[in-house]
Amino acid sequence: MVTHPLLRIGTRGSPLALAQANEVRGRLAAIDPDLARTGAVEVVIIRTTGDRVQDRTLVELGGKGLFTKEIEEALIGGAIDLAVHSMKDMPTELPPGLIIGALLPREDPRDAFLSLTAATLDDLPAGAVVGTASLRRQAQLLAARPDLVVVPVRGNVQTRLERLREGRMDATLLAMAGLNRLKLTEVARSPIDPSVMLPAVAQGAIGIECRAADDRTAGWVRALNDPETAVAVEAERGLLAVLDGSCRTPIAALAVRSVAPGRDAQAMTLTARVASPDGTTVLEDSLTHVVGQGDTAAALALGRHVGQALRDRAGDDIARWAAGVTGQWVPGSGPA
Ligand SMILES: NCc1[nH]cc(CCC(=O)O)c1CC(=O)O
Repeated sequence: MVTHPLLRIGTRGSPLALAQANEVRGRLAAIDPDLARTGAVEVVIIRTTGDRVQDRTLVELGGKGLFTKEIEEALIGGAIDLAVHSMKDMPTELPPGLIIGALLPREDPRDAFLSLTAATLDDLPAGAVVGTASLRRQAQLLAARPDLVVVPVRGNVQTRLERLREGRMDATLLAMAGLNRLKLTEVARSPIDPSVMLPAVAQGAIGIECRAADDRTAGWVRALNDPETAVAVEAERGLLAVLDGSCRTPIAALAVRSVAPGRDAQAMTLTARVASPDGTTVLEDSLTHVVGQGDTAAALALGRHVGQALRDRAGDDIARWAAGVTGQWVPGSGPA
Protein backbone atom coordinates (compact mmCIF):
# COMPACT_ATOMS: atom_id res chain seq x y z
CA MET A 1 0.00 0.00 0.00
CA VAL A 2 1.36 3.41 -0.96
CA THR A 3 0.70 5.99 1.68
CA HIS A 4 1.00 9.70 1.04
CA PRO A 5 3.11 11.44 3.69
CA LEU A 6 1.26 14.01 5.84
CA LEU A 7 4.43 16.03 6.26
CA ARG A 8 7.70 16.22 4.33
CA ILE A 9 10.76 17.43 6.21
CA GLY A 10 13.57 18.95 4.16
CA THR A 11 17.12 18.68 5.47
CA ARG A 12 20.74 18.51 4.44
CA GLY A 13 22.21 15.02 4.24
CA SER A 14 25.03 15.34 6.77
CA PRO A 15 24.90 13.00 9.79
CA LEU A 16 24.14 15.95 12.09
CA ALA A 17 21.40 17.33 9.83
CA LEU A 18 19.79 13.88 9.64
CA ALA A 19 19.99 13.43 13.42
CA GLN A 20 18.23 16.79 13.80
CA ALA A 21 15.54 15.91 11.25
CA ASN A 22 14.93 12.59 12.99
CA GLU A 23 14.65 14.38 16.34
CA VAL A 24 11.92 16.55 14.80
CA ARG A 25 10.20 13.47 13.37
CA GLY A 26 10.22 11.91 16.83
CA ARG A 27 8.83 15.04 18.47
CA LEU A 28 6.05 15.28 15.87
CA ALA A 29 5.11 11.63 16.47
CA ALA A 30 4.86 12.36 20.19
CA ILE A 31 2.33 15.18 19.75
CA ASP A 32 0.04 13.53 17.18
CA PRO A 33 -0.61 9.79 16.76
CA ASP A 34 -1.38 10.39 13.06
CA LEU A 35 2.21 11.56 12.63
CA ALA A 36 3.53 8.48 14.47
CA ARG A 37 2.33 6.16 11.70
CA THR A 38 4.91 4.64 9.38
CA GLY A 39 5.37 6.85 6.33
CA ALA A 40 3.40 9.78 7.79
CA VAL A 41 6.49 11.99 8.03
CA GLU A 42 9.00 11.77 5.20
CA VAL A 43 12.55 13.09 5.41
CA VAL A 44 13.72 14.62 2.11
CA ILE A 45 17.46 15.18 1.71
CA ILE A 46 18.41 18.35 -0.16
CA ARG A 47 21.94 19.13 -1.36
CA THR A 48 22.95 22.74 -0.70
CA THR A 49 25.71 24.92 -2.13
CA GLY A 50 27.54 24.52 1.15
CA ASP A 51 27.51 20.75 0.72
CA ARG A 52 28.73 20.92 -2.89
CA VAL A 53 31.57 23.37 -2.34
CA GLN A 54 34.07 21.69 -0.04
CA ASP A 55 37.17 23.85 -0.34
CA ARG A 56 38.19 27.32 0.64
CA THR A 57 35.84 28.92 -1.89
CA LEU A 58 33.16 28.32 0.72
CA VAL A 59 34.89 30.82 2.97
CA GLU A 60 35.42 33.12 -0.01
CA LEU A 61 31.73 32.91 -0.90
CA GLY A 62 31.05 34.61 2.42
CA GLY A 63 28.92 31.99 4.08
CA LYS A 64 25.50 33.63 4.03
CA GLY A 65 22.69 31.15 3.53
CA LEU A 66 24.96 28.61 1.85
CA PHE A 67 23.39 25.75 3.79
CA THR A 68 19.81 27.02 3.54
CA LYS A 69 19.09 28.47 0.08
CA GLU A 70 18.12 25.29 -1.80
CA ILE A 71 16.10 24.04 1.17
CA GLU A 72 14.16 27.29 1.36
CA GLU A 73 13.47 27.10 -2.38
CA ALA A 74 12.01 23.61 -1.90
CA LEU A 75 9.86 24.99 0.94
CA ILE A 76 8.58 27.90 -1.12
CA GLY A 77 7.94 25.61 -4.08
CA GLY A 78 5.97 23.16 -1.95
CA ALA A 79 8.28 20.17 -2.43
CA ILE A 80 8.63 20.03 1.37
CA ASP A 81 6.44 21.31 4.23
CA LEU A 82 9.03 22.13 6.84
CA ALA A 83 12.78 22.51 7.08
CA VAL A 84 15.03 21.73 10.02
CA HIS A 85 18.01 24.04 10.48
CA SER A 86 20.84 24.71 12.88
CA MET A 87 19.87 28.28 13.73
CA LYS A 88 23.56 29.11 13.81
CA ASP A 89 23.67 28.69 10.03
CA MET A 90 20.56 30.79 9.34
CA PRO A 91 20.76 34.32 7.96
CA THR A 92 18.88 36.83 10.13
CA GLU A 93 16.48 37.67 7.26
CA LEU A 94 14.18 34.94 5.99
CA PRO A 95 12.75 34.92 2.46
CA PRO A 96 9.25 36.45 2.29
CA GLY A 97 6.54 33.94 3.15
CA LEU A 98 8.72 31.79 5.42
CA ILE A 99 8.77 31.80 9.22
CA ILE A 100 10.61 30.01 12.00
CA GLY A 101 7.58 28.23 13.45
CA ALA A 102 9.41 26.65 16.37
CA LEU A 103 12.67 26.43 18.23
CA LEU A 104 13.46 23.12 19.88
CA PRO A 105 14.91 23.08 23.41
CA ARG A 106 18.50 24.25 23.11
CA GLU A 107 21.38 21.80 23.44
CA ASP A 108 24.61 22.80 25.20
CA PRO A 109 25.54 26.11 23.50
CA ARG A 110 29.25 25.88 24.37
CA ASP A 111 32.16 25.01 22.14
CA ALA A 112 34.10 21.81 22.75
CA PHE A 113 37.87 21.41 22.84
CA LEU A 114 39.04 18.23 21.11
CA SER A 115 42.57 16.92 21.33
CA LEU A 116 44.33 13.56 21.56
CA THR A 117 47.16 15.02 23.65
CA ALA A 118 45.77 17.87 25.78
CA ALA A 119 42.79 17.78 28.15
CA THR A 120 42.00 21.48 27.91
CA LEU A 121 43.02 24.61 26.04
CA ASP A 122 45.28 25.55 28.96
CA ASP A 123 47.16 22.25 28.60
CA LEU A 124 48.25 22.96 25.02
CA PRO A 125 51.97 23.70 24.79
CA ALA A 126 53.18 26.99 23.35
CA GLY A 127 53.04 27.02 19.56
CA ALA A 128 50.50 24.21 19.34
CA VAL A 129 48.45 24.03 16.14
CA VAL A 130 44.66 24.35 16.41
CA GLY A 131 42.41 23.65 13.42
CA THR A 132 39.35 25.82 12.89
CA ALA A 133 37.90 27.70 9.92
CA SER A 134 35.71 29.81 12.19
CA LEU A 135 36.92 33.41 12.53
CA ARG A 136 34.98 33.67 15.78
CA ARG A 137 36.84 30.70 17.27
CA GLN A 138 40.16 31.83 15.80
CA ALA A 139 39.85 35.34 17.27
CA GLN A 140 38.96 34.15 20.76
CA LEU A 141 41.59 31.38 20.70
CA LEU A 142 44.31 33.87 19.84
CA ALA A 143 42.98 36.37 22.38
CA ALA A 144 43.30 33.72 25.12
CA ARG A 145 46.49 32.14 23.74
CA PRO A 146 48.40 34.40 21.32
CA ASP A 147 51.13 31.75 21.12
CA LEU A 148 48.89 29.23 19.35
CA VAL A 149 48.94 28.68 15.59
CA VAL A 150 45.50 28.54 13.95
CA VAL A 151 45.09 26.62 10.70
CA PRO A 152 41.80 26.55 8.80
CA VAL A 153 40.14 23.15 8.76
CA ARG A 154 36.59 22.22 7.92
CA GLY A 155 34.90 18.88 7.95
CA ASN A 156 32.83 16.66 10.14
CA VAL A 157 33.93 15.15 13.41
CA GLN A 158 35.42 12.03 11.79
CA THR A 159 37.54 14.09 9.40
CA ARG A 160 38.81 16.26 12.22
CA LEU A 161 39.69 13.28 14.40
CA GLU A 162 41.64 11.87 11.47
CA ARG A 163 43.57 15.15 11.15
CA LEU A 164 44.33 14.95 14.87
CA ARG A 165 45.54 11.36 14.55
CA GLU A 166 47.70 12.28 11.55
CA GLY A 167 49.30 14.98 13.69
CA ARG A 168 48.22 17.69 11.23
CA MET A 169 46.95 19.61 14.24
CA ASP A 170 47.07 19.31 18.02
CA ALA A 171 43.49 20.33 18.74
CA THR A 172 40.25 21.42 17.12
CA LEU A 173 37.02 23.05 18.25
CA LEU A 174 33.45 21.96 17.57
CA ALA A 175 30.05 22.76 19.00
CA MET A 176 29.13 20.60 22.01
CA ALA A 177 25.59 20.50 20.60
CA GLY A 178 26.61 18.66 17.45
CA LEU A 179 28.70 16.12 19.37
CA ASN A 180 25.85 15.50 21.80
CA ARG A 181 23.20 15.19 19.07
CA LEU A 182 25.42 12.68 17.25
CA LYS A 183 25.92 10.87 20.58
CA LEU A 184 29.68 11.14 20.12
CA THR A 185 30.26 10.89 23.83
CA GLU A 186 33.30 8.63 23.46
CA VAL A 187 35.22 11.40 21.68
CA ALA A 188 37.68 13.12 24.00
CA ARG A 189 36.22 16.58 24.41
CA SER A 190 35.79 19.20 27.09
CA PRO A 191 33.47 22.21 27.06
CA ILE A 192 35.17 25.59 26.93
CA ASP A 193 33.77 28.16 29.34
CA PRO A 194 31.90 30.97 27.52
CA SER A 195 34.07 33.52 29.34
CA VAL A 196 36.93 32.19 27.17
CA MET A 197 35.03 31.06 24.08
CA LEU A 198 31.67 32.77 23.67
CA PRO A 199 29.54 30.70 21.27
CA ALA A 200 28.12 31.70 17.91
CA VAL A 201 24.70 33.31 17.80
CA ALA A 202 22.05 30.59 18.29
CA GLN A 203 24.62 27.80 18.65
CA GLY A 204 22.91 24.62 19.84
CA ALA A 205 19.44 25.73 18.75
CA ILE A 206 17.41 23.94 16.07
CA GLY A 207 14.77 25.93 14.24
CA ILE A 208 11.86 24.64 12.21
CA GLU A 209 11.04 26.75 9.18
CA CYS A 210 7.69 26.58 7.40
CA ARG A 211 5.45 28.60 5.10
CA ALA A 212 3.67 31.41 6.98
CA ALA A 213 0.46 30.68 5.06
CA ASP A 214 0.52 26.93 5.74
CA ASP A 215 -1.72 26.80 8.84
CA ARG A 216 -1.87 23.01 8.83
CA THR A 217 1.91 22.58 9.15
CA ALA A 218 2.35 25.64 11.38
CA GLY A 219 -0.17 24.19 13.83
CA TRP A 220 1.90 21.06 14.33
CA VAL A 221 5.17 22.97 14.34
CA ARG A 222 4.02 25.51 16.95
CA ALA A 223 3.43 22.67 19.41
CA LEU A 224 7.17 21.90 19.33
CA ASN A 225 8.27 25.42 20.28
CA ASP A 226 10.33 25.92 23.43
CA PRO A 227 9.58 29.51 24.56
CA GLU A 228 12.80 29.80 26.60
CA THR A 229 14.96 28.87 23.63
CA ALA A 230 12.89 31.20 21.44
CA VAL A 231 13.59 34.28 23.59
CA ALA A 232 17.32 33.53 23.89
CA VAL A 233 17.66 33.03 20.13
CA GLU A 234 15.60 36.16 19.45
CA ALA A 235 17.98 38.24 21.59
CA GLU A 236 21.10 36.78 19.95
CA ARG A 237 19.74 37.12 16.41
CA GLY A 238 18.53 40.65 17.16
CA LEU A 239 22.12 41.49 18.01
CA LEU A 240 23.42 39.80 14.85
CA ALA A 241 20.95 41.72 12.66
CA VAL A 242 22.42 44.99 13.95
CA LEU A 243 26.06 43.90 13.59
CA ASP A 244 25.75 41.80 10.47
CA GLY A 245 27.00 44.38 7.97
CA SER A 246 29.63 41.80 7.22
CA CYS A 247 29.07 38.18 8.13
CA ARG A 248 32.82 37.64 8.12
CA THR A 249 33.47 39.68 11.25
CA PRO A 250 34.02 37.48 14.31
CA ILE A 251 30.81 37.86 16.36
CA ALA A 252 29.85 35.83 19.43
CA ALA A 253 26.84 36.04 21.73
CA LEU A 254 25.00 34.13 24.43
CA ALA A 255 21.72 34.97 26.15
CA VAL A 256 21.07 33.29 29.50
CA ARG A 257 18.42 33.58 32.16
CA SER A 258 19.51 35.57 35.18
CA VAL A 259 18.06 37.20 38.25
CA ALA A 260 17.10 40.82 37.61
CA PRO A 261 18.96 43.08 40.01
CA GLY A 262 16.53 44.17 42.73
CA ARG A 263 13.42 42.57 41.30
CA ASP A 264 11.53 39.31 41.12
CA ALA A 265 10.77 39.50 37.42
CA GLN A 266 12.55 37.17 35.03
CA ALA A 267 15.62 38.71 33.54
CA MET A 268 17.87 37.78 30.69
CA THR A 269 21.55 38.59 30.34
CA LEU A 270 22.97 38.94 26.85
CA THR A 271 26.76 38.89 26.51
CA ALA A 272 28.30 39.58 23.13
CA ARG A 273 31.71 40.08 21.55
CA VAL A 274 33.07 41.42 18.30
CA ALA A 275 36.76 40.86 17.63
CA SER A 276 39.53 41.30 15.15
CA PRO A 277 40.33 37.93 13.49
CA ASP A 278 43.85 37.96 15.00
CA GLY A 279 42.38 38.29 18.50
CA THR A 280 44.33 41.44 19.36
CA THR A 281 41.07 43.34 19.90
CA VAL A 282 38.01 41.87 21.59
CA LEU A 283 35.12 44.16 22.46
CA GLU A 284 32.59 42.75 24.92
CA ASP A 285 29.28 44.07 26.10
CA SER A 286 26.77 42.58 28.49
CA LEU A 287 23.32 43.76 29.49
CA THR A 288 20.62 42.39 31.76
CA HIS A 289 16.98 43.21 31.14
CA VAL A 290 13.58 41.88 32.16
CA VAL A 291 12.36 39.46 29.50
CA GLY A 292 9.20 37.60 30.43
CA GLN A 293 8.40 34.02 29.42
CA GLY A 294 8.00 34.01 25.65
CA ASP A 295 8.38 37.81 25.39
CA THR A 296 10.28 37.82 22.11
CA ALA A 297 9.72 41.56 21.62
CA ALA A 298 11.63 42.33 24.82
CA ALA A 299 14.33 39.85 23.84
CA LEU A 300 14.69 41.46 20.42
CA ALA A 301 15.02 44.89 22.05
CA LEU A 302 17.75 43.56 24.35
CA GLY A 303 19.63 42.14 21.37
CA ARG A 304 19.38 45.31 19.33
CA HIS A 305 20.51 47.41 22.28
CA VAL A 306 23.68 45.38 22.87
CA GLY A 307 24.33 45.17 19.11
CA GLN A 308 24.08 48.94 18.74
CA ALA A 309 26.38 49.52 21.71
CA LEU A 310 29.03 47.23 20.22
CA ARG A 311 28.66 48.76 16.78
CA ASP A 312 29.17 52.24 18.22
CA ARG A 313 32.26 51.11 20.09
CA ALA A 314 33.81 49.24 17.18
CA GLY A 315 33.14 51.98 14.62
CA ASP A 316 35.00 51.50 11.34
CA ASP A 317 36.99 48.59 12.77
CA ILE A 318 34.07 46.24 12.12
CA ALA A 319 34.56 46.59 8.36
CA ARG A 320 38.33 46.15 8.70
CA TRP A 321 37.84 42.99 10.76
CA ALA A 322 35.86 41.38 7.97
CA ALA A 323 39.12 39.85 6.84
CA GLY A 324 39.78 36.50 5.29
CA VAL A 325 41.26 33.43 6.90
CA THR A 326 45.02 33.24 6.69
CA GLY A 327 47.38 30.35 7.05
CA GLN A 328 47.65 26.95 5.49
CA TRP A 329 44.44 25.39 4.24
CA VAL A 330 43.69 21.89 5.53
CA PRO A 331 40.93 20.41 3.38
CA GLY A 332 38.19 18.53 5.13
CA SER A 333 35.44 16.33 3.73
CA GLY A 334 32.44 18.50 4.41
CA PRO A 335 30.74 20.31 7.25
CA ALA A 336 29.28 18.59 10.29
N1 LIG B 1 28.62 25.64 10.91
C1 LIG B 1 28.40 24.24 11.03
C2 LIG B 1 27.57 23.89 12.21
N2 LIG B 1 26.30 24.32 12.32
C3 LIG B 1 25.80 23.87 13.52
C4 LIG B 1 26.80 23.13 14.14
C5 LIG B 1 26.71 22.47 15.44
C6 LIG B 1 25.36 22.34 16.06
C7 LIG B 1 24.79 23.62 16.59
O1 LIG B 1 25.51 24.57 16.91
O2 LIG B 1 23.57 23.66 16.74
C8 LIG B 1 27.92 23.13 13.31
C9 LIG B 1 29.21 22.44 13.53
C10 LIG B 1 30.09 23.06 14.59
O3 LIG B 1 30.21 24.29 14.66
O4 LIG B 1 30.69 22.32 15.35
